[in-house]
Amino acid sequence: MIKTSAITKTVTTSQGELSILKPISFEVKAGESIAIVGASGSGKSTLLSLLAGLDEVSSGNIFLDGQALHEMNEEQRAQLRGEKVGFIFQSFMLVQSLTAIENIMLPAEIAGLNNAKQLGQEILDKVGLGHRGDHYPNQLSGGEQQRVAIARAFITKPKILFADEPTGNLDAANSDKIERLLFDLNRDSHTTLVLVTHDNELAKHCQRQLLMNAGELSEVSLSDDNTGTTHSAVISQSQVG
Ligand SMILES: Nc1ncnc2c1ncn2[C@@H]1O[C@H](COP(=O)(O)OP(=O)(O)OP(=O)(O)O)[C@@H](O)[C@H]1O
Repeated sequence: MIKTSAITKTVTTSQGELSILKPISFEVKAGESIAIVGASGSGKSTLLSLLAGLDEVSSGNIFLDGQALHEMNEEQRAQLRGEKVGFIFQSFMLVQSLTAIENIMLPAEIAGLNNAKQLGQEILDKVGLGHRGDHYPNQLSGGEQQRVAIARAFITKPKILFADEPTGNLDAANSDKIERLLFDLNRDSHTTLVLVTHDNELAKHCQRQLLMNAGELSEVSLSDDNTGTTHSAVISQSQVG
């Protein structure tokens, strides 16, 4: 489903070349749920953007559902994203000139679904904002905007859902609600989940945890009590794939 081989990301800054990701190789099976955890600034969001085809690798290969993402141009990546990928951004990225329901309907309309409005209302109800559909993003709180962004990513039941801190702005009750929705989607639609999160509870519900540390990725071996404190195989540095 997702296979990377020695992917790196380097950016040019005023101080010179900055290596954000060391060579990273790993695989995610179809239908798996993965949490990427690690300190702020370690490279989690950068990795997620590369996997979702929102950014280009500096070197290495990424195959998404068997398709060579690293060989595609932006237009081809956008098409692949539209067909298979849902993305929940840390900063929501809602279209400010559209209402909540219009934001949510957008991917369904692009995908050509003719019942976008009905689907949009159903998913808005599920995230607890059924009565706020005609509100614009600037009329919603941070947590409400996050739930709209989540609903937008859910509407097409994507094959792969990437989420950057999906519960980052939510209170405990809403975090629970979103966690249930994420894992319902994973179970019912067989959607692969790749979540970047500082939320321990959410990470513990995932089948696997990967730890990002200064641009290197390692697999967390989950102990019986699921505390995930030991690190097993190092999967950076081209050892896999
Ligand atoms: N375009 C860029 N130019 C310069 N530095 C960058 C760029 N993109 C990312 N970085 C740096 O790369 C590092 C990793 O960033 P990234 O956003 O991936 O971290 P993160 O683990 O997701 O952090 P957080 O948990 O705080 O969201 C950071 O030090 C960031 O400042």
